[in-house]
Amino acid sequence: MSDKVRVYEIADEAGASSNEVISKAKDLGYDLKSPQSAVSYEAAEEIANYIMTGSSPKLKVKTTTKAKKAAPKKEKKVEEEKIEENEVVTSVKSSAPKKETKKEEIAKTTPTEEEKQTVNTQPEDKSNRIIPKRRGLKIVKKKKPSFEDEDVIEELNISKDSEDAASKKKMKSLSEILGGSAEEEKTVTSEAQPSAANQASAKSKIKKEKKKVLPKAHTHGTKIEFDDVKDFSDSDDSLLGEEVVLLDMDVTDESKIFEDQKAPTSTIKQSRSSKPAAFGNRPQGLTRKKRKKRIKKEVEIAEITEVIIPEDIRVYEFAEACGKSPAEVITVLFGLGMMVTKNDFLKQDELEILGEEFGIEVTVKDALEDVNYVEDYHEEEIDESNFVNRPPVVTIMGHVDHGKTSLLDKIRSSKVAAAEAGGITQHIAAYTIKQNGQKITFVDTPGHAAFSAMRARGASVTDIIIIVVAADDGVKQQTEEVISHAKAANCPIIVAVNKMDKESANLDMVKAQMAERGMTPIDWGGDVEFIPLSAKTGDGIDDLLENILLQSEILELKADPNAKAKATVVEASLEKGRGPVATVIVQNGTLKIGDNIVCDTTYGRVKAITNDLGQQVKELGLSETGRILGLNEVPASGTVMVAQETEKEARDIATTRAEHARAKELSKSTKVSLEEMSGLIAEGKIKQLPVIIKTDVVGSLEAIKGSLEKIANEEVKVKIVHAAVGGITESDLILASASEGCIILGFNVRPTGSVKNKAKADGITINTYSIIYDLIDDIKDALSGMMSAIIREENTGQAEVRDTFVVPRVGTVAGCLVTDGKVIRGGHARIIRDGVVTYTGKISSLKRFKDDVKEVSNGYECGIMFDKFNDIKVGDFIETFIQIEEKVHIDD
Ligand SMILES: Nc1nc2c(ncn2[C@@H]2O[C@H](COP(=O)(O)OP(=O)(O)OP(=O)(O)O)[C@@H](O)[C@H]2O)c(=O)[nH]1
Repeated sequence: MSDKVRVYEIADEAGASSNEVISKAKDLGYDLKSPQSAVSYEAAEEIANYIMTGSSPKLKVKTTTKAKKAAPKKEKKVEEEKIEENEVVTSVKSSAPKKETKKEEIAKTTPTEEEKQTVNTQPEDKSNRIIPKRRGLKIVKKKKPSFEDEDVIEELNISKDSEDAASKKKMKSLSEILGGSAEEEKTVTSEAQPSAANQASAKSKIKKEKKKVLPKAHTHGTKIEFDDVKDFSDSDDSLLGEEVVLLDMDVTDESKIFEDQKAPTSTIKQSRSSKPAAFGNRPQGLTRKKRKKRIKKEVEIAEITEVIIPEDIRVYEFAEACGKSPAEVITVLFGLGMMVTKNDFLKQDELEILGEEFGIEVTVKDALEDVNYVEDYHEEEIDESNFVNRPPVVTIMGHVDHGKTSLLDKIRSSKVAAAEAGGITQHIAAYTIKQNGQKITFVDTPGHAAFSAMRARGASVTDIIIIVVAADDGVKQQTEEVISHAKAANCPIIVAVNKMDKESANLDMVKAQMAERGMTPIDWGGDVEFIPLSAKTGDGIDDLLENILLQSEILELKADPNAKAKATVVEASLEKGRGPVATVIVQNGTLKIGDNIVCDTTYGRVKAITNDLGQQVKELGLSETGRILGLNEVPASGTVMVAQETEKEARDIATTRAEHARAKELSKSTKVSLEEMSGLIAEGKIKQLPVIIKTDVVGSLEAIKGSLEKIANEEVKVKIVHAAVGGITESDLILASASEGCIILGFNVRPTGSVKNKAKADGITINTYSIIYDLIDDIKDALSGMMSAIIREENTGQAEVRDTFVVPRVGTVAGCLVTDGKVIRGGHARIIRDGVVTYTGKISSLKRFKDDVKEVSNGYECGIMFDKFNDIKVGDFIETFIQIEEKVHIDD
């Protein structure tokens, strides 16, 4: 360890050049030759201070103290240095480079009031004249007591004022003065204790003096003074027991000081990397760690340029995949008016937006890929060598009352032998007939909307579409809709012009109207077959069937009867004692009893099959229809049923799909748009009518659900608590009672005796219907009742205040003349002053002369008093009005 400070170090500390230091040192009487020349610590301090402040107490006192100068007692190791008389030789540590701003700060800093005071309160100690206070240098490390040091200290004391001479005898080593513990050192530094009787030696005073005059301009300098002693002791090169010269500089620089003690040549960088913890430099360590983390994260973000995600992905899952936080994802969507929570599923458009926003290429992978049993079926089962012709599947659509049902019934009754048709009067969703030995399957869809809904689910069960148009009525609104749906289905269309038996029948009119809509008859040069017929008489029906077979030939409908079965559900219901029953049309293969089947979210084993004639059969062939028993739940119409190798396979697919569907449904119910949200907020809360819907068949359930959802407006809406196929059960009642004001709507289902009684006892309303429109109308009425009535104001008349009279203990009476309409009592009234409404309240008294009256007509005078209001002035107008409540009804 060096006891000297070199010129370049002083230069560094003082922010000057080495030459400047040499020249300034010369002024002070130090003869320094090169930047490598060294001086004692005290001298260094003096020089630095002189450079920074431009003055030196030494220069001022030089003449007075000259006589007292003691000759240097001992030369130190460095020969070239000429130690000045009153220098204390201490170990001086190298100074770290200062920043420019810091230098300026130091240069500008003047001693604080406290410092000045401290100096003044030590009049007996003139050490500050000898050892000028030096900004930026603090002695915080104790030097090990040594003989050499004692000598030096003694020398110092000798050289000091004669006033100190008395205390000279008491002087001990520097370490003794400062005490052995860091705690004592701390006390010395933090608070001057000049009166410390026990150790009030001159040496301690000198030491204290030095401490006191230290500038406190920099918090860094003070912060680490002794709090860090513990850390030092923990470090390898514990500095306890040694004298430390701590430069007043920032934390980084401190580390250098101590590092330099160990390895004087090491750089700041080295010291940081080699021993950051030795100086308790935790903040630095943390910063670096943080920085490291950030860099790591940035790298990760930079790496994610594309993600492959499942189709149904929740916000937090997407965020995770993209290396973002859910909040970031939510914020982006929120900014675009989409309100999502972190558990919501993201829609396709939302994913696109997010991908663009984050600069990530988002590839959507089908989440149901592994359980896409329909696709798997098509990939595996196609074996064209087994293909045979299959019967066509025909759907009949048309405007209401144009004879759709009549036609279906007529075809069925005329083509199915009465003996065979056990339950022919029974409604059946699909049936197969034979025409000239060839089979044709007809499907009865609840309407064209249901037909499209089925298609939307991927069920393209229909091969040919028949549009029924009544010859006497022509093309109607629903006919037009049917044309659109039929065209969208991209199937051949045959127009059945019905009711040709009627006198008013006009085939050409129908043809013309249809041609106008792009359905040009073949005999008119188009490509659409028009078959005139009568569902009543049966005329033309054979023509229609022949035509269907012709079309079917053109279509070359083929399938493999030996393949695993694939069928489409056209109708499904829950039947008492039988469980879920699904009416299906076989599209490929043969569906047999015992087949393990999966049907979207439902699965099971075929227990029994009933054909369209109500007969028990063992299997259903190509394009045949029948009712299947054995599914665990009621499937939705339009879903595809596929036979699987094992029951487990079927179950696994169905349960996975069911879980997925449930999660998606949940997500949907929690998702609201921003507009909806703000609407809800503005309104306080939307009024809801909770309902439970129970129907006989899936088709009507969907139709009712769809209709009810549509009749919502900004104030009221239907909340479907539960909707299912099947009778009204006790569990429905429990569900209804859990939701306030919930009503149960039954369509073609009725509660049994016990359920009815329980509902009555529990006060739960059960409404049953057999006509959908009645149900919808009832709900509309119920919702209308929930809507707030509109309050309309109707002015009755105005009166001008001509005079006012103050009646003690009663109030102000306005003497008025009715100028318009009639002024009434009991309604509301407003006072209009200079055209502005100043008060609205109630009239407490209306008098004509002395009589109380109910109303006063135009042109008459009257006295008006307001209820608890007296600020009426001449010239005011009093207007009376009534409020009329008007009920609101939901429009169709
Ligand atoms: N004269 C005559 N009447 C017919 C014919 N076809 C149907 N009708 C009558 O027209 C009315 C409506 O027949 P539906 O078969 O119920 O008509 P739809 O299109 O099925 O009606 P929705 O089921 O309500 O859509 C019934 O009164 C039938 O008797 C026909 O060819 N000639």
